[in-house]
Amino acid sequence: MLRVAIPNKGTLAEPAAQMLREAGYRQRRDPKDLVCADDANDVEFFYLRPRDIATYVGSGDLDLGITGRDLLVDSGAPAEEVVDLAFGGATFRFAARPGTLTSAKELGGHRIATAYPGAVRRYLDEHGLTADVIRLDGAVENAVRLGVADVVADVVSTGATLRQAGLEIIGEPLLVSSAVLVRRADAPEHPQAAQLLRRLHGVLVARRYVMLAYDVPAGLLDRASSLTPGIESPTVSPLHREGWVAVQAMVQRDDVHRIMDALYELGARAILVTNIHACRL
Ligand SMILES: Nc1ncnc2c1ncn2[C@@H]1O[C@H](COP(=O)(O)OP(=O)(O)OP(=O)(O)O)[C@@H](O)[C@H]1O
Ligand SMILES: O=P(O)(O)OC[C@H]1O[C@H](OP(=O)(O)OP(=O)(O)O)[C@H](O)[C@@H]1O
Ligand SMILES: [Mg+2]
Repeated sequence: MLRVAIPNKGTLAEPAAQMLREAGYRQRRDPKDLVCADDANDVEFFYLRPRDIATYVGSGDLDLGITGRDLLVDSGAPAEEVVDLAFGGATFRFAARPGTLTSAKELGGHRIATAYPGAVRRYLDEHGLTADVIRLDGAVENAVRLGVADVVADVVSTGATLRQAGLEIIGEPLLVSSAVLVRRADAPEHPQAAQLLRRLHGVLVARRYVMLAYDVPAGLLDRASSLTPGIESPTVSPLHREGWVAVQAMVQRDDVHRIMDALYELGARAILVTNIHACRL
């Protein structure tokens, strides 16, 4: 049975469970459950702290896990990112009171409070900087106010927490994070793991793309197809109406209105968009 770690709480927990549900896996009903067996798919899910997931996967005790890229880096565990799951996006940044530092190059000699000491030390080493890293559990923005540190390194999403604490961002993000699927660096092939990966890819594609269908005069087919090339190639079917064809192609959801306008102007009609529920490409 494939053993998969997923977050039990926090920002990543519900979207991870939702993505697995969309991929056809059974998920726990009670948020207190720590294990959920999906016998039909031969997979067992373990609900763990996202911070611990790379450790379990890196040790080989669990086969796969969903966690944040920043938490994976911070753990230093021998686990690797298999696929970016495109949710739980955030940046990981340095911040300080205005006037403390003008750039990350000046971090040397400062006291940096963070709940991600592994990620911060890696950054400092890579940039040849020596600073005092103070490990805290959370609410690290308070460390500056309380005089424990002069810089924080933390997850920034909207930036509201930093603003409220009177801190400003220093330099570029150390990391751009999102939820990722991780496995042990030298993991052996596992048929259920390959299947889970294929299913997650299917969910990612189903979320990113929609199906576009339209009718167009056959003489305009080449120009219409160049607007909707699809992933392989558009499907073209004859219409009862002489000289017209029906076309179907996948297009990126973000692009669909621009493409529909262009198709309409070209002369296409009956332009319809439908969601893709699931897919295997
Ligand atoms: N707004 C956010 N706040 C915190 N973490 C976020 C946010 N958006 C995305 N994440 C990601 O979620 C992961 C942290 O999850 P974790 O459960 O440890 O913290 P949390 O969601 O803040 O929950 P907690 O209530 O335990 O602090 C990291 O990978 C982080 O990049
Ligand atoms: O940029 P924002 O949208 O404000 O979000 C980022 C903040 O949210 C998280 O804190 P959380 O509320 O989880 O508290 P914690 O520090 O105790 O984890 C994170 O640690 C930042 O402090
Ligand atoms: Mg938090």
